[in-house]
Amino acid sequence: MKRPKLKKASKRMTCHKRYKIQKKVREHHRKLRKEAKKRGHKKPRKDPGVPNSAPFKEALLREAELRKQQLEELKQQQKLDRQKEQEKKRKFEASFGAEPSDVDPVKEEFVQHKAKKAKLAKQHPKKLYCQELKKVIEASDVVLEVLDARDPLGCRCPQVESALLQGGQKRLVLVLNKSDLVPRENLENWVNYLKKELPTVVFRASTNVKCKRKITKVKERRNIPFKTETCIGKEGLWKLLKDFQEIYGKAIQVGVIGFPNVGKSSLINCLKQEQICNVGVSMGLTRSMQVVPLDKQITIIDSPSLIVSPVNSPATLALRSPASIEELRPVEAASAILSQADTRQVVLKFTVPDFKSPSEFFASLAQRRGLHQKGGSPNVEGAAKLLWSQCTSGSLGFYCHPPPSWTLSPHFNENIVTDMKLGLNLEELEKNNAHSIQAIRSPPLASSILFQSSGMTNGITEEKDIVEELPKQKTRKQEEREDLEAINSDQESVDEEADGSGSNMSPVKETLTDEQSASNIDEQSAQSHVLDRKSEEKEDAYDFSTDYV
Ligand SMILES: Nc1nc2c(ncn2[C@@H]2O[C@H](COP(=O)(O)OP(=O)(O)OP(=O)(O)O)[C@@H](O)[C@H]2O)c(=O)[nH]1
Repeated sequence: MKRPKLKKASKRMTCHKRYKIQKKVREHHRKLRKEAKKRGHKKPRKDPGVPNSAPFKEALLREAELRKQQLEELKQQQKLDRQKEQEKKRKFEASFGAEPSDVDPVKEEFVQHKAKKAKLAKQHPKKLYCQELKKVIEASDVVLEVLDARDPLGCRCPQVESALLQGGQKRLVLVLNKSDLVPRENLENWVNYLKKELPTVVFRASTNVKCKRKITKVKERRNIPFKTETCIGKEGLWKLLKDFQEIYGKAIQVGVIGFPNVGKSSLINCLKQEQICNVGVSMGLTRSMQVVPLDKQITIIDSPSLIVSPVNSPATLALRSPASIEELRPVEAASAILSQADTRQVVLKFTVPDFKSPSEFFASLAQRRGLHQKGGSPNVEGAAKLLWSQCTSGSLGFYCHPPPSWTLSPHFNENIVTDMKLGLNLEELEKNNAHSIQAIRSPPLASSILFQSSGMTNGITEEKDIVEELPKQKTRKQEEREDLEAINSDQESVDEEADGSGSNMSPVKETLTDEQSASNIDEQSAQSHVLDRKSEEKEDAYDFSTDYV
């Protein structure tokens, strides 16, 4: 029996929806026009035609028609040639598995390597980080381990330090960054504690870049003026690197390692006095090694952050793992951090009423910062995210006390300690540190939050120890954003290649969130998080990108 044909779905819709579509289309066209204008494309002038009174009008029109035809043919021919060439290339590759003579093998290899890396980064990001970190350690003569002065011990990774010690003649230096976020006395105590084991430099990276727009191109980034006055400790670190260069008697490679957001890229930018590396409040911004020559003798290498082992405490995971906010969820991550902080000082700092539970605190914080949900209820999740981002970026000052008595780390011994300091002018280093501590505008002890450190953080150095989480189901919006970023990064690498200015390892960055007023950005991110969620909830059935081609 013949099945009756299904009736086609009607295309009728409400006027509201139709007008909405029309409005979106108009907006889209306006956007396209605006972008084209920005790129310098002008609207082609309309041909006024030949006036009737012109002599030989017929002949002129015929000539114009002929020219148009010729142009059309030429275009067609060019298109055919291109297609033929592509076909030839494809056939050649398919039959011999080798590059045809007109393909540059070096370029081909570079493209293949990039594609492989991009695939690995997508499927197993942590494995890629691990590989890159290993490469940095192998390539370096001196390694700078950047520590967040708010919890210096929590930023040391015994596994990575041990791996480094096995690498032979490598030197390790501790850089106490973000020293402007801790009280002066506390900073002095930490320097005295850490310097017993390893050479320690007090540092404060400049955080003065104020640019609200995302910058993905290295060239553009470099054009941002760099102010050096807020960077403290640079001279001391330079002197130390010069000492190392004299000790080695050759050009040296300096690797910069550390947990996410400790300020590795900021430190390199300060030394180079240029926005050469991506800096931002989001964790895990640096995804692959980036080689930056400082001068003829010293080359510095930025690395992706160290990977935190899941065996650490929830507070450590929340502070040091970029995935913590997704795995632990904002409220849990922020609660874990809050549980380690002094409640009284937290209340004073955020000027909120006393609280009995983290959720009570987040509710008060949301009220205070104007983070509200639909209907006016406080946005607890937004407030938790705000606290988390302030703790992980460089806007909230807190401090930890060093252990009461000094003990040598288990993975060190007296010989290693002596070797690490051999040939260095430690007196000068101490003088420079004292000078830096005086120059830094530290917050007063009374208004700082005391934090309970969980001690050294366990990291992962071997790929086999990494357990990758299954990738989450992505929304179409996310996929579109990723595609756009991929296109941008490709464009960036092409630009760099064309310039010849790119380093031998290209920086792969997810996004570039430029330095903004820290508290502002935190609030903005929390707000935008709320708005995102709201808009997702509100979104009705209509999706512009599906209907409009
Ligand atoms: N207050 C203050 N903030 C800093 C300092 N150094 C860096 N920051 C901030 O810390 C955040 C992270 O800095 P990055 O340089 O991107 O840190 P990173 O270690 O390279 O981060 P990843 O790329 O995630 O590994 C940024 O918001 C910086 O502005 C500092 O000395 N003081």
